[in-house]
Amino acid sequence: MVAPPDNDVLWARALHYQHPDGSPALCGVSLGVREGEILAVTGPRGSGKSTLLSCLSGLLRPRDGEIWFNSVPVHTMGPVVRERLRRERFAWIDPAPVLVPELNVWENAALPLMLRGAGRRQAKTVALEWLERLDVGDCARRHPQTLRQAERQRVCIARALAPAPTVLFADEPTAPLHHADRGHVLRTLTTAVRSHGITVVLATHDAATAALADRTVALLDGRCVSTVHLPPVPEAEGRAACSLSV
Ligand SMILES: Nc1ncnc2c1ncn2[C@@H]1O[C@H](COP(=O)(O)OP(=O)(O)OP(=O)(O)O)[C@@H](O)[C@H]1O
Repeated sequence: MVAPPDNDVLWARALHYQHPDGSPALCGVSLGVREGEILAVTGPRGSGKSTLLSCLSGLLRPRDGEIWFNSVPVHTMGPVVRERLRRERFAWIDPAPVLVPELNVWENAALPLMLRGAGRRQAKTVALEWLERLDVGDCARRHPQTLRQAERQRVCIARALAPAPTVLFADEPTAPLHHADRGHVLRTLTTAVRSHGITVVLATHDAATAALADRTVALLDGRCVSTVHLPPVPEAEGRAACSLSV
């Protein structure tokens, strides 16, 4: 095994993953994610973005290859240790909002904090702060089924940010939002992660979303294709990049 570079929070080498029905999803993907950066994983539908995030976060175990988190091998961990890693150090935003229907909004947002051992009062205070930032503070006592889809997604984003994870995996996080809402939610998300030093791996096929990232890795048919960086655009919050297949 080759040790990963010191400044990479996440480092993957030669990842191969095949779905149980035999569909190939990753065919030798290697990448590094530096501390505090927002890395966009782009590519057309079916290119392997979600599968890559699932492998990097320990949700799926690759058939071959290595994944290291802060110089600790994830690919050799058993399911219980990977589960603990995901709960304590990672957060995840899905393209569709999934909340616990029995809990109200602030309880949903506070849940990961309480699972990490925070007291109910402290977790509630932090959750309410994040709900306010995401403009759903006034929904705190309602139940998810009474919210609009876009509001539920904002709650999911607050829930992911509240525990200040080391790495946030965001799979098309603004997919259920109207175009007008997307810019605001993405700016809130990027401002929050930058101010808290949270590393983000963001799957998207939207060029405007990818432009908020520091760096872009493009996938095609489960393989990385080369990435060309553009010079920084002053008015953009991140640095744009475009990708060329070679
Ligand atoms: N549960 C599954 N079972 C079988 N094949 C799957 C499954 N999930 C994804 N695949 C296949 O694996 C490949 C990669 O899919 P993946 O969802 O990772 O791509 P993606 O780039 O995230 O696509 P999208 O943007 O549509 O989410 C595709 O060929 C897809 O059809």
